[in-house]
Amino acid sequence: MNFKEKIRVIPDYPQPGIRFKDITTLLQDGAAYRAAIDELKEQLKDVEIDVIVGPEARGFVVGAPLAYALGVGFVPVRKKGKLPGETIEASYSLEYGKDLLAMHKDAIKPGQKVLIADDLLATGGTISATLDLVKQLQGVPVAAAFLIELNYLEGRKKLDGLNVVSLVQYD
Ligand SMILES: O=P(O)(O)OC[C@H]1O[C@H](OP(=O)(O)OP(=O)(O)O)[C@H](O)[C@@H]1O
Ligand SMILES: Nc1ncnc2[nH]cnc12
Repeated sequence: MNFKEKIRVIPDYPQPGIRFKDITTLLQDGAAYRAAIDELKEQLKDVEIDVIVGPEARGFVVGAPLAYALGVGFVPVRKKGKLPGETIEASYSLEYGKDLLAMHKDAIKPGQKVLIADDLLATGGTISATLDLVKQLQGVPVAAAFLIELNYLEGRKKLDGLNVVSLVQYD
């Protein structure tokens, strides 16, 4: 399946100069959505995974169905103030903003093998903060999976050699 043709690119959103990669056009196509999750599963078939961690909001749309397909748990990472239990936090900046991410303190057990999933890797700020949260709880990051990678922002370089899988790349 050609996933790139299912993704709509919107110029100058949310700020002038940003070419926004809109995955809603892929998600609304049931066959494409299923094929994308199946393809990530296939590309990760040799990776041992205990749990998937995904950042709000678009990370849920990739991480949760992948967790279901692999039969592993899903841990949500949320923007500060949204989780009801005791949390740990990490700060991050992204292509167009800055914020704090949080995860429940008891969400990962030390030594668990963690896959991080999100819709898109841009500067790598969100995933670096997510990795920081995983490491604070002594989880072991084994790979990161994305629908989209923006090569020109070099987010992969921030992930120090972590196994990165992405379905569609933009140069
Ligand atoms: O690699 P980065 O530079 O960190 O950028 C990528 C992140 O930015 C977007 O999320 P956003 O913070 O816009 O939130 P949303 O998922 O709630 O829309 C996207 O879903 C990734 O999580
Ligand atoms: N260019 C982009 N398109 C969609 N989501 C993004 N998140 C960060 N940069 C983005």
